Amino acid sequence: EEWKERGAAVATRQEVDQNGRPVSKIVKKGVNDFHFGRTLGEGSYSTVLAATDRQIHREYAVKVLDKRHIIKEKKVKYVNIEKDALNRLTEHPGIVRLYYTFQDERSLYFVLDLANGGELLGHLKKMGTFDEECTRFYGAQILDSIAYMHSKGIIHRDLKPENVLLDEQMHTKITDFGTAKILDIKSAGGTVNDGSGAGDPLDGVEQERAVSFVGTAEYVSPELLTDKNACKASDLWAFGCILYQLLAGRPPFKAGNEYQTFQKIVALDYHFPDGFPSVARDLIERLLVLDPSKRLPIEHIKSHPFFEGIQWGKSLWKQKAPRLR
Ligand SMILES: Nc1ncnc2c1ncn2[C@@H]1O[C@H](COP(=O)(O)OP(=O)(O)OP(=O)(O)O)[C@@H](O)[C@H]1O
Ligand SMILES: O=C(O)[C@@H]1CCC(=O)N(CCc2ccc(Cl)cc2)[C@H]1c1ccccc1Cl
Repeated sequence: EEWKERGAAVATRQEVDQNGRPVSKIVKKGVNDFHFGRTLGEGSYSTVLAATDRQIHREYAVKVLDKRHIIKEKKVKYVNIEKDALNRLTEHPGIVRLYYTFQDERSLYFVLDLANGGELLGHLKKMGTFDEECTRFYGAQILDSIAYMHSKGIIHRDLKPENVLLDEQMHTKITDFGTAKILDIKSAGGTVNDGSGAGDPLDGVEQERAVSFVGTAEYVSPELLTDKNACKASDLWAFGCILYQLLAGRPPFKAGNEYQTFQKIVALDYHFPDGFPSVARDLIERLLVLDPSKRLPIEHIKSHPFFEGIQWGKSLWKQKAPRLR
């Protein structure tokens, strides 16, 4: 009930103009426009609540950030990066959409798509491992979303099953863009330029490099550990780790502590369990490559035999998710 006492605030509604550039339309949305419900989860600096828009009776996930805590923990720039990244990623079903942001004296509010199917990590833990059909479907949805992010000049930098949420239809919604890298306009380009330099020779080079952030140990790419630079291909390394983990039930690089995990990554010290499907193994071996420019580019991943039968594009997001087995 305490949410009620907060005043309404000016909110910006994120839309894109006729040239596809994100524009913030000023709409009067505030705390009092929503009825807050159950807590969906807690982050280090946030609480995520289910909330219903009183006018249109639509349910959202509202991420509430405590200003004092963010300032104390020096996380203000992450708040701005999350907002700016999400404002550029408004046209893809596989990415949690940001509808409004508003604030009151104590908190910041992000009104987001509600993904109430939980985290992919939770489903994987429950199943142990996914079969090939499920891995193919979820891998394809995640890859399609990565391709879109990269085409908008966004590197996620912390892709992992925990950050892949599921919606009502058990389709994926990637979240957690606070640690993303937003490349400048020139590198974003319209085509899917995955920065591996597979396109024109200068692709990998002209890319602006990200600095000084390391993701989650098990999914960190070797280039982030050796020369502190992330590029779009760093997300493809994490994608390879996720595919491995869906089929094997554990990530490829995992040791007793973070330092030992890092040692395994830079030494490419991992093995496939007996019986690991060979077509998937071939794809993963072309993603878990130390040199980012030698990782399979997105368009080649899409045409790899492992994804045979996948209809890329809109139909991938219209079809029924396979029952988890
Ligand atoms: N759009 C959403 N729909 C449903 N649940 C969500 C949504 N966004 C986040 N959650 C859940 O709320 C919890 C907190 O998410 P949040 O992104 O605020 O923090 P986090 O990124 O998980 O934690 P940290 O900030 O420490 O990285 C998570 O368990 C997540 O599963
Ligand atoms: O960038 C914006 O859209 C506005 C601009 C005006 C404004 O004051 N804010 C909040 C800035 C801010 C960021 C972090 C803290 Cl801890 C406090 C204030 C921004 C904001 C409002 C609501 C939610 C997020 C943000 Cl960054």
